[in-house]
Amino acid sequence: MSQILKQKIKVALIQLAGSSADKLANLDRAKTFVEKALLEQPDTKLVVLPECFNSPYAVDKFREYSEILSSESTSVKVLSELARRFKIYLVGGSIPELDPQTDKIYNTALVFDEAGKLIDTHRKAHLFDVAIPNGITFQESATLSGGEKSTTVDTKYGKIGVGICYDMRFPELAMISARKDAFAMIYPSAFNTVTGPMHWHLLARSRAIDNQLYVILCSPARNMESAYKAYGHSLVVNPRGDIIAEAGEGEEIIYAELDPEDIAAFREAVPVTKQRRFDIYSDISK
Ligand SMILES: O=C(O)CCC(=O)C(=O)O
Repeated sequence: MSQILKQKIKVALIQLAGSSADKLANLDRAKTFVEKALLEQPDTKLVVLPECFNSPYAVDKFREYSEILSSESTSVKVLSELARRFKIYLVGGSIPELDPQTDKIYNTALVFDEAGKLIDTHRKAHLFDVAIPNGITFQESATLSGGEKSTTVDTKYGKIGVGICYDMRFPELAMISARKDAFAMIYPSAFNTVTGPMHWHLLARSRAIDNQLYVILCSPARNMESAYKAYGHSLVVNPRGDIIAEAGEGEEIIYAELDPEDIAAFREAVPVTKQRRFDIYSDISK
């Protein structure tokens, strides 16, 4: 069996305290916590930050906090330096991105390699536009545009699929990455205290068992003073659908080991990856 994950690797998920209005302070906090993770568990190879970790998660703030991505942009510089310094792959959460060609704003995840190179970006494809009676109303599409691609990134350990938060509700992105042999789907996220209890664990476990790969959700810590109350509960689910690491609601770092044997063993035991009937699924790709 081909090994889609080439060796065991340790991941760290940084459940950072809710992003303040001070972008540089948020970046500094992210830096402190990445340093802490590598000090606590120096064999960590992959680090994940939450959605919109350096700006308020607010529709009317995305433009103000947005950056044009380049090697000189503030967040890229800080994240790239961290990845290079600790020789880690860093899924640097997401930040509001301004595309200077189109003047559109995106919610964009940044992926750095161990040399600090920005190797890929994922622009949130499905925008969080919901109106739940007596619950939560949010309309990202008021100021954001949706990305144009699914994202599967090559690393020296194998491939990872990347989505952002609401993207996890759409099984297609995970399925596309899984079919390209990704060993994990990684979603920087920020569910809330309404939809978190309803669906957070269920969605993570569903994407994991649909595709028999690891699913990694990294949330900000909950801040009841903030207008947007993040759910917390960052987690890692294994290919069998078991939660192997989970944070509480406060600021913390959680770690998990991803093991190629776990992927292989479960795929062998329940061989859905070999039993797909693509001959009868053509309808849904129309
Ligand atoms: O899908 C949900 O319930 C939450 C999604 C969300 O908070 C987001 O996309 O930022």
